[in-house]
Amino acid sequence: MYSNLENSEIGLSEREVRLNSRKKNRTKNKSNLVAAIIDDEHPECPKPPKKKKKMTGPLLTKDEICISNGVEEVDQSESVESTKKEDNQAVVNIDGEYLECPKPSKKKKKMKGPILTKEEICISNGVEEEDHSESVEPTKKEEPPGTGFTILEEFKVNKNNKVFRVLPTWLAKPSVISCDLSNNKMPITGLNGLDKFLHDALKRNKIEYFFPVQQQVIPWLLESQQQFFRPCDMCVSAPTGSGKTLAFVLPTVQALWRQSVRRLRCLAVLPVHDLAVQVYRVYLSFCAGTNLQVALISGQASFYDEQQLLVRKGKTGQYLTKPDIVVCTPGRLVDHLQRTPGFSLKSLRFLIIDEADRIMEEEHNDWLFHVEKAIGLSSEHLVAQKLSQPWEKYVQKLLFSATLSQDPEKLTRLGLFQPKLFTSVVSAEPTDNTSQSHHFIGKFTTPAELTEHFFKCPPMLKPLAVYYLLKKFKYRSALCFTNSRSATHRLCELLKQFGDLKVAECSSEISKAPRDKLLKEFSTGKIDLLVCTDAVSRGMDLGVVDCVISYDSPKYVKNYIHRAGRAARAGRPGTAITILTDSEMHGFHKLLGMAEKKNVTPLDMQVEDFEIYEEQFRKALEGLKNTVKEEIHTKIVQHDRARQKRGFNPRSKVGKVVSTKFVKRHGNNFIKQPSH
Ligand SMILES: Nc1ncnc2c1ncn2[C@@H]1O[C@H](COP(=O)(O)OP(=O)(O)OP(=O)(O)O)[C@@H](O)[C@H]1O
Repeated sequence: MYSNLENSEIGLSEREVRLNSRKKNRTKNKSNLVAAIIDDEHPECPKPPKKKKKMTGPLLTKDEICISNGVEEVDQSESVESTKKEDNQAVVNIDGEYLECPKPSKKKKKMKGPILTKEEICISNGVEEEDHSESVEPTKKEEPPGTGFTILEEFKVNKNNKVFRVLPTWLAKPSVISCDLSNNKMPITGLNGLDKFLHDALKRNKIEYFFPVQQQVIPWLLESQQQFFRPCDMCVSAPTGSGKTLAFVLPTVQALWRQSVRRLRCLAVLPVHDLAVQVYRVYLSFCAGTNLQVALISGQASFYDEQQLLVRKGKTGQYLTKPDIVVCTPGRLVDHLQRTPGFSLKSLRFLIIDEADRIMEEEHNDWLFHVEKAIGLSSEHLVAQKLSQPWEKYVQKLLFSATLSQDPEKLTRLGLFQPKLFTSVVSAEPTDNTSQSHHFIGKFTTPAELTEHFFKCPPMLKPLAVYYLLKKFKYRSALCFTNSRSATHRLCELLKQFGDLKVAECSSEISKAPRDKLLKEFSTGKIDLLVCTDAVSRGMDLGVVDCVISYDSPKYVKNYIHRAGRAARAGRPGTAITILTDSEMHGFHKLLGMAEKKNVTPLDMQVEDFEIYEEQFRKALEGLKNTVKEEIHTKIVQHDRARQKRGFNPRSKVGKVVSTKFVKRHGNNFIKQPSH
């Protein structure tokens, strides 16, 4: 009535008034429909008009009805055709007008609409994605109001319990090795099974006691060789300088020396030439007085010379193996397997992988694959071998490192046979009382005799800090690690300028022969300080080292462990000091956290203490400038000569441009201050 009055006032015709009122109703109903979509669980149903209107427009499709009831997705192909009123079904026309509102029924009624699939029901219940890790249990039937569909089952979602990582038994129950070398000694006469000539060799090398790793590993290996069945493989993770080399050299020599057959039966693989030389020397020393032949193939000699060491031709023309034991680097080994005729691993009994984590990380030329292929580790071979000579033909893999991965996934790649783990990385207390299983606390351990410190220092004063440390603590034999070859060179040149230290540098830039000479000089005490890169950090046994200084913070935790491990070897005391700038502090402590090391303490020293050497430092810096100039000049001359040899004129325009570029590149690198 009022609307009629209003409309008549503005002068509308009766037909226009009717249309307007219909429009208003439509908007009202649409807003109710939106409310219903927003609130999925409690669809707000618009109040039905008092009078039932006869439906004029086409019916809504099924999915439109579902949307109004909170169901977001349904099969588009199906439509609701029924014009009948259902108790639980909203009847709506195309304009969204509700012709009848559904009332929630108390009684369960037989479903008349199409049955929803499980997915559709899940969606309507708010479960958007099916989680496979969760179990779904059906519960009692329920019919949500206004759906128009009878839901047969409702789903209850139960969360599964958290899955904990379980280590394989051999990793969970290792044999524990003590890190304390000085308090866990055993006289060499106390270990049975070693022949007299080995005892003599030990005495010759001034070894009277066995260290913990040797006490455990040597008897286990000797025993494993006595068994009739296939010997188990072995993994050893023991601190740096704890005597791992002797732990594999003694039992392998003992196992091989009695048999006069000349075949390659032991292969020791090391990541780099320097380490291979070291192990080769130990084998030579302990094979003295036996018929055993040892060969080194690490790329130091020419390929032809190495071939002569490995094989010879017999009278009948067939190839014969010369050495019983070969110490090698992985790359060179693969070269010989592929290119040296007659070089065979078919008689191999021991495959020793020293610094195993490093070798496995680098995977030189997929060397293990080639070795296994050459050994013939396929299953048919194994069966054939077992039938012919049951115990002798199996290859026993022996892995050693101070930072051996105890990640089962990495270790499985090595195809170990029933491995036995010896490690020093375990907690004091077993995880449960019933079993002997150990909980791994940190990744790596350092020798008990090692004292570890860090020292905060401004970058420009770092070289002075190195000099001060040597003077204050009177270290006669120290190693100083940097992170790059150029930093090694700069620091070495600067420290030489102080004039009262015997300083030398060692990095991969120095070729093999001079490097061997240099390391020998350092081991015999002819050099006070050896500035070096991480090329010397792993496995190198450099005699008595009082202190290891990390001039640059180590990049990885393994670097830190191996650097520090050049000191405090064989039960001797030693110190490791890391010099840190403000910006390096955080990263370094993060590394220590990863290794769960809590024994690295700040060094009790002040930067102000360096003042006494300030004048000397200034002079050294001046001296460095002149050295740099001379070096750049020498480099340019060398470069020009090399160009001349190749037929270029160094004085030509092109030559000058190249020379300038060369100076920029090398000169700038060199002139940079020794600290960062
Ligand atoms: N029982 C022993 N008594 C005295 N010295 C020993 C004994 N065993 C080994 N050594 C000496 O200890 C030093 C370190 O030994 P080795 O190089 O085998 O250590 P490592 O455990 O392999 O260390 P890294 O992990 O750094 O390679 C060597 O100089 C070695 O001669």
